[in-house]
Amino acid sequence: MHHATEISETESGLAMELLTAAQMRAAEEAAMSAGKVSGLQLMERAGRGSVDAALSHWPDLAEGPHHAVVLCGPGNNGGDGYVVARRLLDAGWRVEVFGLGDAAKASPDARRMRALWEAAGPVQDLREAGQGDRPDLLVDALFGTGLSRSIPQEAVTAWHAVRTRAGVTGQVRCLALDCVSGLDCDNGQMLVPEGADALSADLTVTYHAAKRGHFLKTPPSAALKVVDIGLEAHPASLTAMPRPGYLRLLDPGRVEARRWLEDILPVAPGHHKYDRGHTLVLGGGPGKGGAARMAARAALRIGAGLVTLGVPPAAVQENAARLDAIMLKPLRGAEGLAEMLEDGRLSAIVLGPGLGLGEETRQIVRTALGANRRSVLDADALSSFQDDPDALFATLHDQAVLTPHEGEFARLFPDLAHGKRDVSKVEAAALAAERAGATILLKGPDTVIASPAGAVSLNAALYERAAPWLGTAGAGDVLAGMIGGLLASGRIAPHLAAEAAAWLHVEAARSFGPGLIAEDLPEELPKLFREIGL
Ligand SMILES: NC(=O)C1=CN([C@@H]2O[C@H](COP(=O)(O)OP(=O)(O)OC[C@H]3O[C@@H](n4cnc5c(N)ncnc54)[C@H](O)[C@@H]3O)[C@@H](O)[C@H]2O)[C@@H](O)CC1
Ligand SMILES: Nc1ncnc2c1ncn2[C@@H]1O[C@H](COP(=O)(O)OP(=O)(O)O)[C@@H](O)[C@H]1O
Ligand SMILES: [K+]
Repeated sequence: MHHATEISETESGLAMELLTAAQMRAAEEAAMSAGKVSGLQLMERAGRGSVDAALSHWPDLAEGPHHAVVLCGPGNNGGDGYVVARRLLDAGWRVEVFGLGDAAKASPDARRMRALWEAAGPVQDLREAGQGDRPDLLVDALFGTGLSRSIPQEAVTAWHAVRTRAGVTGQVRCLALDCVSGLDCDNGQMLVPEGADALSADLTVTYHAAKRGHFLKTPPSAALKVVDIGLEAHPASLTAMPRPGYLRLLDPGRVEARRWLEDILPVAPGHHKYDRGHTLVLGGGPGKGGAARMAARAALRIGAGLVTLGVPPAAVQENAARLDAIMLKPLRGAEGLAEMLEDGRLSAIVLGPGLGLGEETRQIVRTALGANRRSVLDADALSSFQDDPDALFATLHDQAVLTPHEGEFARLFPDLAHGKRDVSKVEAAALAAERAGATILLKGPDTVIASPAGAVSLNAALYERAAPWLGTAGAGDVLAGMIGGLLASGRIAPHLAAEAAAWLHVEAARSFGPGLIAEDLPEELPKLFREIGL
């Protein structure tokens, strides 16, 4: 049985891996060379699965025969398109097919699928695609994972011409096979001719596993479904580190999330507060304490047994007026921190939010890292090293997590920064983690977590998990606190703590909904935990 799976509904208890185009080809080739399946069978399953997924996504299209236009490219993606065309015709639809490129150069599988279609209907010239009345469904089978450069202008023109065909039937639903044509499946860039409007889709149906490009940058498709075509999967538990070389997508269903978090969260019968750990959050001077207070609150809510806020003596009074369960200590610079860290029960440190830029912060960071504590470095703790990132890297260790947004990342890793790199965000974070010798969590709707040993994960607030209201002042401070709260128990690797915190951060935002401000995030956690069944 091959059926469409809406990935947000995964309840298999397993983490999903996002593939590169090369990894997808390798999975296909492994199955074919083992004699388990032929390329033609895979293409038939892909086409059939696409039709089933589209009709379940748009139930009104399943109610009766409609009208489709299918645009087929020169490769195997086009081959999938011919299968879709044939199956819709079998279901009684009116189907027009337009082809791009030299049919004789197509793969044997794609040629065979084209021939099967041609037994029933013609393949028309792509330049004619604008003629005719408006279809209910436009199928983009122009280019898939084999795209190596910008798609041709004639493909762009034809797609837009079909979308804007005259007619009274209303909306044209756009279905992309495997990916929106032009999408670089490895890095999420849209490769279209200069000045051309990129293609888009209402639904993308992809095969076997989602590809990296589906989740990086702003997706050109509103929805994504993954169809099983019978290739071997590599299930892995979220409580183990991700496989090096693969990109783990954090998207467990509710059942799996409960099992995962039961192992990750530091709460168990018989534990007392010191088993859960003690997180120290460092705060700034008078009037600068909000960010650290929110981080401290988040650390406590996510499960640290104790949280202490350390602030300069001048800021004690105002913080005392704002704190209850969180303890407060005056802290005199790096020397004061060193004294405080003589207490071995302080098991994790969060530093950066509201801390201030400059030499004093650099000294505090060096002291914290030198004391070999699990540490989260955010905001000013990162930006203070912008003139000499190597000085920071020299003191970092594998128990540290850095949580830069794109701007802070650019200050520490200018050569890997957005816009200056032809590497993807995934590669940039992985290279940065290797250079820093610490875990890097690079923020955004597509948050990438990378660790020095090669583990890379993606927490995507995209598609059904979109939470644009999370981009609000202080949300990052809360995330740093959440990671620091999870690190305190010492039970899990920094990478796994960063994963769980990032996932919960987005789930808390989704649970709260629009109108969210940063203070709401920690307060939403108890409700979220209850909903997950913890
Ligand atoms: N890998 C797999 O396991 C499976 C792949 N299938 C389909 O096969 C697709 C990949 O097929 P292909 O590797 O043939 O690649 P595509 O069909 O994505 O396109 C590659 C073809 O277009 C040409 N081309 C690439 N960039 C171009 C450009 N900018 N302008 C003009 N021509 C260009 C290439 O020379 C090649 O002929 C997948 O996306 C998927 O739709 C499915 O049939 C099912 C299984
Ligand atoms: N459009 C978005 N969708 C989902 N999450 C977002 C979006 N924009 C920002 N975020 C998240 O919000 C947080 C913002 O953090 P940051 O940039 O450090 O802000 P601040 O310094 O104000 O706390 C990050 O966790 C980031 O991933
Ligand atoms: K496509």
